[in-house]
Amino acid sequence: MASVVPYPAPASAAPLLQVRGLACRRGERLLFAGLDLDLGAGEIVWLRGPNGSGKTSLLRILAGLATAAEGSRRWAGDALQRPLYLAHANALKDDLGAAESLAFLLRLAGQPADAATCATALGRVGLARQRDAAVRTLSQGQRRRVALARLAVEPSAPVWLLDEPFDALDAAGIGTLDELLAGHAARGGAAIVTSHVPLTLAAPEPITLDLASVAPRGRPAPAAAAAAVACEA
Ligand SMILES: Nc1ncnc2c1ncn2[C@@H]1O[C@H](COP(=O)(O)OP(=O)(O)OP(=O)(O)O)[C@@H](O)[C@H]1O
Repeated sequence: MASVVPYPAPASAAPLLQVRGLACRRGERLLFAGLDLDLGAGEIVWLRGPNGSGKTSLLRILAGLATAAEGSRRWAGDALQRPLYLAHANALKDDLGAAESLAFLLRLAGQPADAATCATALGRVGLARQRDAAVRTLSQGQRRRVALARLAVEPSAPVWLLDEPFDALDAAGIGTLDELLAGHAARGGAAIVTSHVPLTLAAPEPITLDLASVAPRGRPAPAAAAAAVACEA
């Protein structure tokens, strides 16, 4: 594994992410409510739950891309420490080459995007030979690897929010992603990872968060007018 550069430690002993009383409503349906979570440095959370239970919705709320019905989330550190969110869709441009498409994603996220960085990151996910190949010519697993190459670029965010990142990966790809997660945790980072199968990561041992356990029972959905979430840096 490459040299380990630690993330800046939060000023206090506060967790990297603190969630309190979070609720999510989609249309008339309350998906979950009363969700509390403390995500500490070095922790990897396996976010599980049945189809439609709200895993993607939760990650989008945490990433600031959707609004919670109730509750609060607080990040340690300043605004520059916002999470790295990898959506289930790869968001690659079919007509661009793999390296160009990765550079586009990195630029959007404010990460380094020069040619050498992209080449190194693609090599890390086993795509050194495909770096100039048009995205449309890549297999699903190779496209997934291009998107995941963002995780091999430093500096990165201390918290990763990964929506079904193992989809379409073969055993070698799963091993590489496990290594990236383990390295991230070893640097003091943390991640929330959705998956329909248990994570294979051996260390650190993933913490399971089952959305079925925070499904609302007999609670009415919060009114639309109450749709507000307190977000503190
Ligand atoms: N834009 C939307 N408008 C209305 N309802 C939506 C929208 N997006 C998702 N939903 C609903 O919210 C619920 C939760 O969806 P979400 O994608 O968060 O679940 P999930 O746990 O990630 O599911 P899966 O395991 O299938 O990926 C689903 O019932 C879905 O139909």
